[in-house]
This record gives sequence, structure tokens and C-alpha cells, in this order.
Amino acid sequence: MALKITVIGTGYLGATHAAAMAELGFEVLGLDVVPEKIEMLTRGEVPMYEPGLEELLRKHVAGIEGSTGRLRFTMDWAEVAEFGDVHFVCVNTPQKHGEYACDMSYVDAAFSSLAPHLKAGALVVGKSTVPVGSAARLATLLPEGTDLAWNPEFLREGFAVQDTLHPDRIVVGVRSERAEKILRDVYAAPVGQGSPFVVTDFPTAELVKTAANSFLATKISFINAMAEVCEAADGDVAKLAEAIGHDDRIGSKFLRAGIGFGGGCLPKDIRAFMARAGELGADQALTFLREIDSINMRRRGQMVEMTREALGGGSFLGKRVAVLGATFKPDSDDVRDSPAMNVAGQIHLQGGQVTVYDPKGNANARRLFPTLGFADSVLDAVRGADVVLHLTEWREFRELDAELLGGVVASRVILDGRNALDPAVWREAGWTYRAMGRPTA
Ligand SMILES: NC(=O)C1=CN([C@@H]2O[C@H](COP(=O)(O)OP(=O)(O)OC[C@H]3O[C@@H](n4cnc5c(N)ncnc54)[C@H](O)[C@@H]3O)[C@@H](O)[C@H]2O)C=CC1
Ligand SMILES: O=C(O)[C@H]1O[C@H](OP(=O)(O)OP(=O)(O)OC[C@H]2O[C@@H](n3ccc(=O)[nH]c3=O)[C@H](O)[C@@H]2O)[C@H](O)[C@@H](O)[C@@H]1O
Repeated sequence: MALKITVIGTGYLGATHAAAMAELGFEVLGLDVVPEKIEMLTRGEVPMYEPGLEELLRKHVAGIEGSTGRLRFTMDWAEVAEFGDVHFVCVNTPQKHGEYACDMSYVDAAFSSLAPHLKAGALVVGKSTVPVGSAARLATLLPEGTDLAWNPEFLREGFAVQDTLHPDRIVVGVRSERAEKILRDVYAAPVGQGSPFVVTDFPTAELVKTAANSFLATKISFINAMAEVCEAADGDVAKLAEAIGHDDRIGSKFLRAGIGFGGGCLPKDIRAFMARAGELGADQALTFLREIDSINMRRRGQMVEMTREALGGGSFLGKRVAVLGATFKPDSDDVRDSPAMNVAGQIHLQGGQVTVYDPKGNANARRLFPTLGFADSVLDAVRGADVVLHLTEWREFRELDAELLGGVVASRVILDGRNALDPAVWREAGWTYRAMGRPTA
């Protein structure tokens, strides 16, 4: 009989995983504790912006005309336990307030709610990013006759559907052959299409996730450190990245210098990793991550200082600053720990009149930063601006008409915090263009 799957926590990860599981042919039941999310998902609406997700959801949500009907949502734990053979836990694991450590309270709550209802033979599969050692602890909370596996998720926002259906790797931490076999059945389609399937123990599976995110963060901070040196030595970090990227051992991906990494994952994951290593007595092994974090956070301050310089130095009081981009990366509406919003907020707090525009992130950004100004279009955001900051590299911004914008700003000055615009295009239209780590470009 085909396996029945549940997905607990239907945010960025869970909503995508639920729709992807339905696409792979499984009957799926999703659960969340936020009623509005469940209502929206039940209507086939995605509570966030993720390219391709709404289409996939509508293809499968029960009750939508023409759908397969394989995907439903509920808030009832007993129903979830009764329905599912495999329960994927996809709840949030944010940074604790005032500490580096991971806040496990949402995972713990989900396990406590599910455990008493579980039927014999059920397999619980953790997908959330957790500190190493969590799976072993959580296994003790499950009733006898049930099993646990850890299957960390590697999807990127903006590519979530593609990454879930065709992952670069599937990693499973298991303690039984049965758990491995069930997960091989669940992932038979992507594995059949070539995704590697790595079987390991709990701690290694947990560590693969945090190690991978630490490596990605390190690569970005490395190139941003080179950008700082390029600034001092009149070098060009974009050319430098292109050149070293030709070396296969280094590779060209994740070498885009700019205002650094943000989002709901990389920053909090490297901090939680450091905190956990400290608890385990291995803190020395990860002290380099502290430097990775500081290089990254310094980028935001440097963008603020570049802006001050572009305005002639001194105070931001009375200066109008247009910010293009609010999300932590393009093709997402996610503003969690967004470098763009951090820069916008710092300038605002120092007296600048900041107006932000983002193609998809305005609503989330406004909720977090209600005192900032927001515009509904690029033209409205830059009208009367003394300086324009390009802080998230949406395609819309790369295709802007520099001449048209030049007609409405107070001063034709643009700072490119993502090294993604074409300097020649802007200079031809009479703009002063400045990017990070490229003082002479
Ligand atoms: N967003 C991403 O791109 C990726 C996230 N991850 C990891 O996946 C996990 C989830 O991340 P996101 O989806 O971004 O978070 P999110 O905040 O978008 O979604 C989490 C969902 O869990 C729900 N929830 C909280 N407590 C619950 C409970 N006790 N029972 C049921 N539902 C509950 C929340 O209401 C929310 O809808 C985190 O551990 C994150 O590090 C891993 C890879 C990619
Ligand atoms: O654990 C997670 O949740 C996920 O975290 C990241 O995915 P994501 O946060 O969606 O975004 P990335 O594409 O990794 O970008 C992260 C940040 O780094 C920045 N970045 C990325 C690449 C680069 O060259 N330079 C750079 O500054 C982006 O602008 C963004 O702010 C990882 O790439 C995923 O594999 C992982 O599953």
C-alpha cells in the first residue's frame, strides 16, 4: 500500500515539501498551528512568495477544480497521527533571543503534540535544521514501536520547488534498516533521476546540514574580505572572483561580493553551530565562524558609510535615500535578517528619509519596519532621492531604464550593494555609479 505522508509546519520549507510530496504521487496531509496559514493553503493560496509553488499547490490541493486532490491541510494532531505513515517535521528553529543558540521550543512542541497520538510503526522524520544531538534526544520522546530519522533539508528559497523535486543530495540519519527503506521509498523518484542518497547516523546527518551552511557562509565572507582588500588596494573584486572561480577546485558559485548574507538560515545556523560546539567542548574548532559572522555584519555598516560618503559625508539628516530591495535575496518575500533592511534601518535611525521598494517584500518589510517609507514602484521610491541604493538583485532592477530614473531623482548617484548592475549603462546616462570592492570599476 502506498505510504501516506504528513508535513508538520507549513512555512517556507513545509509548504514546499508538502506540495512536492503530492507531486511525487503521495497522499499528503499538512498541519500548522497558525489557522490563517491552514485556511490559505486549503484554498490553494501560498502564504509566502516562492516561484512555482502556488501552481504546484493548486495542482494537488483537494477541492480545487482539476486538482489530484492528494493534498489536504488540518490543525488536528489526532487526524495527522491517524492518517500518516511518515511524518515530516518542518517547524522553525530560530536563534534564541539574546543568545547564539538555536531555539528548539517549536520542534519540542511539535514532538510533544504528535507523540501521544502516534500509531505503531509510524516513522517521524525531522527536516528542520537542529543542533547536533537533538535527534538522539527527541527519539526518547517518541512512544515505543515508532521510529525517528533525520533528513535535513537543503532547499534554497527562490528555487525551493526545483530543489525539493531534484535535490543535489538526500541525506538521512537513521537507526534502523526499516527507516532507511521507508525513506528510500519516499525518495525513489528523485533518487531514480540521479539525486545521491547518503545514509548515515543521527549526528552526522545533523552535522552535514550545519557544515554545508557554514561552508557557504565562509565562501561569501571570504569574497567579501577580498572586497575589503580590493577597496584598499584599488582592485576589482568582481574580476578577482571571476578569475579564481575558473579554478575548478574553487568554483565560481557563491563568490558574489556585496552587502553579505542574510535570511532565516545562514546567519542563525552558523551562530547555533558555534553555540553547540561550545556546549560539546569543541568551540575552538569553530572560532573561525565568529570571523565569518563579523566580516558579514561589517558589510552592512560599510554600505551605510559608503552612502554617507556619496552624500558628501556628515549627517543623514534631511537626506533622501531610495532603497531598491528589501528581501534577503531575489525571488523571495523573506525579509528575515535581510542585509537590505538592516542598511535601510541604520540610515533611517541616523535621520535619513528612507523610501524602500521591493517587488515582493514590501508587505513583510513594512510589518517589521513600520517607521520606514515604502513605495509601490521604483519610480516612486527614487523620486527626489539624493542617492539610490541597490540592495537586492531582483531582475526588475537589472533591467531599469537609467535615463528615465535620472529624470526624477534629485541627484544621479547609485550605489550597487550587490555588484549586479552594469556600470557602463548607468554612467552613460550621467549617473555616478559605485559598487562594493570595485573602487575603480
Ligand atoms: N526556509 C528555507 O529555505 C529552509 C529552511 N530550513 C529549515 O527548516 C525549518 C523551517 O524553516 P522555514 O520553513 O523557513 O520556517 P517558517 O517559519 O517559514 O515555517 C515554520 C512553520 O512551522 C509552524 N510551526 C511552529 N510551531 C509549530 C508546532 N508546534 N506545530 C506545528 N507547526 C508549527 C509555523 O507556524 C510555521 O508555519 C528551520 O529549521 C530552517 O532552518 C532548511 C532548509 C531551507
Ligand atoms: O538552510 C537553509 O535554509 C538554506 O540556506 C541557504 O539558502 P537560502 O538562505 O535560501 O539562500 P542562499 O541562496 O544561500 O543565499 C543566502 C544569502 O547569501 C547571499 N549571497 C549568496 C551568494 C553569494 O555569492 N553572495 C551572497 O551575498 C544572498 O544574497 C543571501 O542573502 C542554502 O543555500 C540552502 O542550501 C539551505 O538549505
